Amino acid sequence: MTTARIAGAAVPEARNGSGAAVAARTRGLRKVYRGTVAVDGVDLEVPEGAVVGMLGPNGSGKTTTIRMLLGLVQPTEGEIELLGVPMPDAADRVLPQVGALVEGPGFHPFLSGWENLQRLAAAEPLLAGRELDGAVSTALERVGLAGAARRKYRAYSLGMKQRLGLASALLAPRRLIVLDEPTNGLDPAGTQEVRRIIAELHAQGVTVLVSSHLLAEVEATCTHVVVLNQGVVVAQGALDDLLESGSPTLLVTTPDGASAVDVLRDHRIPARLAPDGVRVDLTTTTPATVIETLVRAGTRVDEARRERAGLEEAFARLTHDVGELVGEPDLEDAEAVR
Ligand SMILES: Nc1ncnc2c1ncn2[C@@H]1O[C@H](COP(=O)(O)OP(=O)(O)OP(=O)(O)O)[C@@H](O)[C@H]1O
Repeated sequence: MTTARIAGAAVPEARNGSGAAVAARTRGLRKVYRGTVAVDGVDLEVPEGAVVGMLGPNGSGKTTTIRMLLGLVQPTEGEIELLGVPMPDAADRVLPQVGALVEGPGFHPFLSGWENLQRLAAAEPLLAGRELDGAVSTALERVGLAGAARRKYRAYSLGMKQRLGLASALLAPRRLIVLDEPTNGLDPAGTQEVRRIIAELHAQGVTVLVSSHLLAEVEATCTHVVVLNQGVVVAQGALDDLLESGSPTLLVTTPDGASAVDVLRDHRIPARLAPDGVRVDLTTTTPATVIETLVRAGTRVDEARRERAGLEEAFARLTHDVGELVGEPDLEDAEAVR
């Protein structure tokens, strides 16, 4: 184990089996609430420097997993390691380097946004007294709340409350930022800002774990994904690998889509008419065969473009029927969940 020194604090640097540094890891994490299994044997790995999107349908265990990682919920079983340190041991040493936005951050309704952040900043072990005002101003500016800093928290809209929560996560220098549904309640401009903040954090080398319902957001901002379904991890790894695991298609642009589909089906090539052309499943054929088949049959082909499956398709495939799963396949095994 090596030691990394960040923001003046010495913390160990964890590594996974392949030698890559890991910011957060769980083993066999399980949470049962009075008979409801919320999280069931989760082995999570958040690579250092990655932006990891945690996806899953409602009730799949995202919030419970995040809360357990942060020490806000006691696991029923399992182990957690944060920034190389087993939790809850040394939580005092590690948690100051972890910024979090979770539901109900507990702001005081009768204090202003500025005053609320001041109180939180004063409790940050990594901030010296003379740094507090600067840290509060910077955090408020970063989330676009500088203009409303003196207004009472209770007068904030849902989106402004969400922004203040994000500002509190950004108050001090962090190695890991954990955001549970950060775009909840935000308008499109706010969503864009969250995307920009995540990109900034990533550029600074900060690891980000973010849960979201917005697949397009995850596709645009994340380097890695974890997909949960019914408390179980059904896929995790690099976003590109997940997208590659879907069935590739060829989009053929032709003036006569209906007859192109007939020709391909006659040759046992799965194809369907789409608004932008004919979509051909390449699982059992190649682009060259598709084009040759169409041209030989006299069908004009204006353009043929290979497409990879989008995150929406991958998500639907992975969360479709977890009942068929045996164990927790990683991305290489993603076909097993089809
Ligand atoms: N405090 C609690 N007491 C009892 N059951 C709970 C509690 N918190 C969560 N659960 C249950 O655990 C399961 C997982 O919930 P969790 O909130 O972790 O899912 P989620 O993926 O974050 O959902 P969502 O996307 O809707 O926020 C659900 O069945 C939920 O009802």
